[in-house]
Amino acid sequence: MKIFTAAQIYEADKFTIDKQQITSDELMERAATKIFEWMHSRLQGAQVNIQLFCGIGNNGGDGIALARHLVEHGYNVQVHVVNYSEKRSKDFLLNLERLKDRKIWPQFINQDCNFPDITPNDIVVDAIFGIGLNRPPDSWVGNLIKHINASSAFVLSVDIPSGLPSDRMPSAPEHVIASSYVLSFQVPKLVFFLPETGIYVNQWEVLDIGLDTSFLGETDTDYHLIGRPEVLSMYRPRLKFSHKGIYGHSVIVGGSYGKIGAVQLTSNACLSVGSGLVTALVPECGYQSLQTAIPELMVLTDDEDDSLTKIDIPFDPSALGVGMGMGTKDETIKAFGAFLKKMSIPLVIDADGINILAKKWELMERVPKQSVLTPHPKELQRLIGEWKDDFEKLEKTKQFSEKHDCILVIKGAHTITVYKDKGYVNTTGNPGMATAGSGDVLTGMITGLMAQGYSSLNAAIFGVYLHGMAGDIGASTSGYEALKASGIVENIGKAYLELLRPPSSAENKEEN
Ligand SMILES: NC(=O)C1=CN([C@@H]2O[C@H](COP(=O)(O)OP(=O)(O)OC[C@H]3O[C@@H](n4cnc5c(N)ncnc54)[C@H](OP(=O)(O)O)[C@@H]3O)[C@@H](O)[C@H]2O)[C@@H](O)CC1
Ligand SMILES: Nc1ncnc2c1ncn2[C@@H]1O[C@H](COP(=O)(O)OP(=O)(O)O)[C@@H](O)[C@H]1O
Ligand SMILES: [K+]
Repeated sequence: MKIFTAAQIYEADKFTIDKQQITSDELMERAATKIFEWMHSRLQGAQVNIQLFCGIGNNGGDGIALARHLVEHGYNVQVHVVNYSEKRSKDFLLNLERLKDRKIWPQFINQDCNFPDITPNDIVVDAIFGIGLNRPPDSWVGNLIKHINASSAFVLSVDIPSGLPSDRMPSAPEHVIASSYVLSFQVPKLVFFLPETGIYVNQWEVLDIGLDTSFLGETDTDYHLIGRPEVLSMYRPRLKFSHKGIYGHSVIVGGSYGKIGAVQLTSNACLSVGSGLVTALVPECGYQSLQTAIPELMVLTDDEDDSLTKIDIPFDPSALGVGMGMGTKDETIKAFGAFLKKMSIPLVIDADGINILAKKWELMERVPKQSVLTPHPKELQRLIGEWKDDFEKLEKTKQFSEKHDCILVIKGAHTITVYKDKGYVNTTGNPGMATAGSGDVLTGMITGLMAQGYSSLNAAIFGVYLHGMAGDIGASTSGYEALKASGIVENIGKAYLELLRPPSSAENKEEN
């Protein structure tokens, strides 16, 4: 699914109005009706107290139109207009008149008013600001937002949490609605997925308001949300008359004394994702444990016992993952530099591989084009330097990718794979995966996919998705706390099955 900017959403709006020959008011009515249906199907007429806080623009207009539908269906509704500007939108005014025609009189909240009481049992509809927010709210509006947040009521945000800009950080975090649920029109917003701005969004859902599909299909976006349909189209089926040679020979390079487990996890994941053959290259101290733990694995060893000093591979691998548990000793750095000089196929570089590159910048020039780097935030910082916020982090990552023609996988709750000016936002995974070794598993999966012929970019996007899915399946039986990296590996097969399971008719409808 594409992630549009606010400017693109406004364009889609205009295009739809022209093409479908409807008025902007009709589009607002569609939006409000969709929210009403969402609420009505859940509340089924329950007599809860619903307090709607509506701004004076189109987001507020949505809220006012929603209030009319709720009243018409017998709900217990109080409407507050947050009067932050004299410049009311045409469709807001139209809907205000319609509400008054039904003898509903909203309460106007101005700078000097007392705020209404909100009990924890109320439902708050947040329609104060939408994607039109272009400056920090006045402090009294900010205080109203604080008042709503302090209420412990369930807060349903229309389109986006009020006070959260769609393309930058809020200037005062406490002046942003902490939503319980966001109903976003037609498309999700990038801010839902970034660590610094996603905290205002507990859960979200997209409501289809019938924006023109050809416009949505043809408009190019910088970010894509990666779900099942996107990943399924990348899947490379296993052929009946195939043999292990077709699925590639992966090599996993890493490990040091006390950190051989990292290589074990990576190699295991690489095998489980379907690499035809896997060989690990480790210091001598890793030989015994790897051979015992993974009978399917072939093992090459360095002459040195506890760290890598030479990276020689006596055959041409199809794919190569390097760096986990490798350490950054001088001899290892030297060996890594010499190895990079010989390599021409794209690599997957993780952990200490990245740390070495950050220490020895000149080595970056030797990294083969189309390699995949999988940094966690600290490693990313070593690569691209400090950033002031998540938006700058993404921009700097894009520049790095462009400059070095590599793919960067920014790991986190919503891992974002960046290639040049595009970002692919993952939707699977859970906090149980914040555990030692889960990144090593991801490296093995991406390497194993590249060995099977996936392009570097597809291997990264597909691997990140499948890794998160395996973690989700693991957590569904172990819970978050007990999930271990090896539990993610154990569920890679089930993740494939889940991906390839024919969707139910309800899912089919959602995905189309
Ligand atoms: N296709 C879709 O998705 C559809 C979208 N729809 C809905 O429209 C919403 C966008 O509506 P919107 O453009 O009227 O902007 P909104 O957010 O209501 O703000 C109102 C105005 O406030 C102003 N302003 C800004 N910041 C301010 C501040 N800090 N303090 C004070 N004032 C401030 C600024 O005007 P300015 O004063 O800058 O001229 C701004 O224009 C969208 O989120 C969705 O809910 C649906 O109706 C139909 C289909
Ligand atoms: N809160 C979270 N939600 C979803 N996935 C997470 C979360 N925290 C971590 N992960 C995933 O777990 C992995 C952690 O990688 P990393 O930090 O490199 O671990 P390690 O170095 O221990 O192997 C990444 O793929 C990341 O996306
Ligand atoms: K809102």
